[in-house]
Amino acid sequence: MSSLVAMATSITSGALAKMDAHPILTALGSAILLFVALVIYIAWENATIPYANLPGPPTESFIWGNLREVFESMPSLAQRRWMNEHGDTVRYSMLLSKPRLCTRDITAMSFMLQHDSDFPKPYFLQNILGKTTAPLGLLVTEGAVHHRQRRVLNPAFGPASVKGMDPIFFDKAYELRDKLVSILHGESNDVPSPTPPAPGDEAKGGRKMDISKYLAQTTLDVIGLAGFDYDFHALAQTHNDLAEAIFHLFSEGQALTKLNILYNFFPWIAYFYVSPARRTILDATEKLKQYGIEFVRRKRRQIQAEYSGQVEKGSIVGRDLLTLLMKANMSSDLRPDQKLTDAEVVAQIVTFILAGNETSSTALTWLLYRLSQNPDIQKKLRDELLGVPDDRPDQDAMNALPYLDKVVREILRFDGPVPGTERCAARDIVIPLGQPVRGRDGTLIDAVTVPKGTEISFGIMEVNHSKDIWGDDADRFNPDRYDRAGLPMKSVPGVYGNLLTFLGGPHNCIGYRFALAEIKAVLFVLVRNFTFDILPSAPVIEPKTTIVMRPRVVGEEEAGLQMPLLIREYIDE
Ligand code: HEM
Repeated sequence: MSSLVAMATSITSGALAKMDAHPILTALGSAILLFVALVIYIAWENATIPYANLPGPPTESFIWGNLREVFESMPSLAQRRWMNEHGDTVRYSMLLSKPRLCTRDITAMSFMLQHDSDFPKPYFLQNILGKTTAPLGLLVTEGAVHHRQRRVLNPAFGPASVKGMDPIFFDKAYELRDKLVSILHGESNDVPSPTPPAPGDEAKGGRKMDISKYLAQTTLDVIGLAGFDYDFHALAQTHNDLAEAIFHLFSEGQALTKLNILYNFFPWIAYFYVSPARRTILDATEKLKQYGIEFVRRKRRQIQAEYSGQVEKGSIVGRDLLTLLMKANMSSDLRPDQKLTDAEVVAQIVTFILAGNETSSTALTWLLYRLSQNPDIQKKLRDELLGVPDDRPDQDAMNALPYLDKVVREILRFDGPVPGTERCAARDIVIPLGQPVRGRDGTLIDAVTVPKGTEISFGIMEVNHSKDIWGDDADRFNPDRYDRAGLPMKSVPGVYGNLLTFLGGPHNCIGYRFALAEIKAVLFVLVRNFTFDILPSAPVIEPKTTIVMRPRVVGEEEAGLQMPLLIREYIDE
């Protein structure tokens, strides 16, 4: 077919040339012909793909497919609408009407996660993640390289190593507490929110604060210390270059704009035009890379000094992720071809800073918002946490707190920071469906044949909000749902708590234990020391998808991503 189209185009352009047409007319004629040929080719491709019969919305526009609805909806809501209407696995159109599958079918997802070499990330996602983190980072690599990297990295994220990070989680959580207290007491010149409070917003000693900013500073400091034994001092400073670079990288840099989509489909555009948003990404990642190179140099010197006996064992080398990774990498158990190169180690540093900072702070941000909306849940949680005699309980003690566990689990279900991900068929393959769907011709489809190159969206948020799994109140924030017998009603192929939040399979989130411990420690300190309320002016908060799902205020889009809350010190009466 493609050769037929090419032949038709060349014959007609030849005819135009023979007619001795004006060069501009010739060019215009060729462009129109090319466009027509493209439309015919795409229509033919769409009609003949083996999953053409899958249900889904009609394509709205040849150029933008169904992307307008995706743009205009809140994260994953368009996909949710289509799946509610047509079934758990649907087909819709992307740029130039390119068909894409979208599924929340857990049998299909489980199959793809387990056969990860047949379903790598698609090129455009690798390109975004590679630009945002690093091409050699764990988030981007696949197959044997990914397997080798994961083998060296896994122990650093094991339970024992994460338990050793408690002091860091608590030190930073208390530093955050002190910073918020100093703002409340008027002892800080930090500007606590990007827009001023409305009249009546700061009642009874409370202040309007964009809590997402402070949580992002906290988690950046945590990953610096826990990851590389380096304090970024983001909390200590009113202005921090790195924190701001990362913040912009995730806001403007990754926003779902038409230009960003074009960049991802046609990366060569970057050779002709680098948009300000793209410049933000490149500058921020370069800055992170420079940090990474310096961390590796410093750590190597420390480890060599310790190994050569120049310093006492354990006196300067910490138990941070980088130390554990570099020591594992130096182990004589590994053959040279099993080790990570220096460039790969630097790539993991950049990856951890980005993957491990934004996600946890976003989960905490939504959590404080939901607690503000649900004062009874906040009070119940505070009562449980105030009942703990210790100011710094260890992870075993924290995990034994049932309500804390349910609240954290529920936020990771309800507002999971990563709403979805993407995979791509590496070969022609049949994906089984647990939940058959009715095809466009009325027949029942219980397996989908996809050709090599088919892109598939994973509805992480959709699975976490599925009524079939979580019951009829799946769209309500309700930590007590976990008391119900028989929940979840279906088992989910996720690595944690029957949720897809951290994904499953060989590419599951390596940092999920780290994230859980960090979230719990920060929450423990904040809820014992402050109350969180919705502002009396009741700004409307909406989720905005970048790579993670961050909040912004409707009508204050110019102010960027933010979560303004009314914060007061908690005084036990
Ligand atoms: C609430 C917090 C977090 C959430 C919701 C989250 C979610 C995820 C998800 C969904 C993936 C799979 C992406 C894909 O394959 O498409 C992932 C992978 C990953 N995460 Fe997390 N993450 C969190 C925290 C962290 C932390 C704290 C770290 C590191 C300190 C981290 C490091 C990574 C890395 C390196 C990968 C790539 C793993 C691989 O492909 O082998 N994440 N995360």
